[in-house]
Amino acid sequence: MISGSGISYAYGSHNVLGGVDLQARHGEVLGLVGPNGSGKSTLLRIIYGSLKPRTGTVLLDHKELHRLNARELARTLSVVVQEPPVDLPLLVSDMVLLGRTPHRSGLGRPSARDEQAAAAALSRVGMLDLADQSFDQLSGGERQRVLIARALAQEATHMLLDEPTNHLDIRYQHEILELVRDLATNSNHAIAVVLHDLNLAATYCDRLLLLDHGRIAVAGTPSEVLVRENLEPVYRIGVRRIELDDGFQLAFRPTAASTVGEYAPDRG
Ligand SMILES: Nc1ncnc2c1ncn2[C@@H]1O[C@H](COP(=O)(O)OP(=O)(O)OP(=O)(O)O)[C@@H](O)[C@H]1O
Repeated sequence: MISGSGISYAYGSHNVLGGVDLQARHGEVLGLVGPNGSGKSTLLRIIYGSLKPRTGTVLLDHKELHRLNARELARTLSVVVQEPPVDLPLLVSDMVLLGRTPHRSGLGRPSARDEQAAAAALSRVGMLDLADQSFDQLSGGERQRVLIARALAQEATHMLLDEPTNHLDIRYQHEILELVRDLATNSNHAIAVVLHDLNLAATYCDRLLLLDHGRIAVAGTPSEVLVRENLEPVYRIGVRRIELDDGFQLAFRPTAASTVGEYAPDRG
C-alpha cells in the first residue's frame, strides 16, 4: 500500500501542499487530478522520496519511505515521470535494462532473466521491434512507452506515474492505462497516477483525489468526484456529464467565470 498522511510542502515561502492524506491499496489505481499548479507532481515527488515533506509521512506497505535504502526502494516502487532528455547514447534495450538495476549484483552483463524481463516489458508496450534503436531518436510517445517498459522491467509492487499518457496517441493512451489497470487488478500492484484527462481517470481509476491549491477538494470514486458541482469551481470551466450504459463521459465548454454552472444537460 502507498500511504501518505498529513503531507505539507513549500518551495521556499510558497506553500504548495497543505496536509494531504492519500492511500493506494494493493489492487487499486488511485488517480490524482486537479488543475495546473495544484500540487500533483510535488505530491508524487514526495511519495518517491525526491522531495522531503515539511510535515507528514509516507509509508510503503507500512514501512516509512525514508527507512528504505535505495535498493529496497527501487525493488518496491517504480516511477514513470517526465524526464529531461538523456545525454548518453543509450539503446532502447539498454534503457529498459536500467530498470533491472535493483535486481543485479554488479556492473557485469545482465542475466538471461534480466534480458527476458526487459524484452517482455518492451513487448507489453509494443516497442520490442525498436529495441536496437537509439533512445534519443524516438518520438515523444515512443520514449514514453519505453520509460513505462523500464518501470515494468523493475518488477516493483508499487508504481507512480506522472501523466503517463502525455505524448501518446489515443490508442496508446488507452493501451497504457489498460496495462496500468491490469497491473493493479491482476498483479495486485498499488498504483498512483497523475492524469489530466478526466475521462481517462473516470475509465481507469478506482478512486480519485481532486487537488485544488495543494489541498484535497474531494476524494472518492470517479463517479462521486467527477460531478459538475465539484469540477466547475475547481477548474472554472463548464462541465456536462453524460451518462452511458457502462459509465459516463464529461464534456467541457469554456465559459466566462460568471456563467460556470450553466452548462447543465437540461440547458444544453
Ligand atoms: N522546483 C520548483 N520551485 C519552485 N516552485 C515550484 C517548483 N516546482 C513546482 N513549483 C510550484 O509549485 C506549485 C505546484 O506545482 P506542481 O508541479 O506540483 O503542480 P501540478 O499540479 O503537478 O501542475 P501541472 O498540472 O501543471 O503539472 C506550482 O505553483 C508550481 O509553480
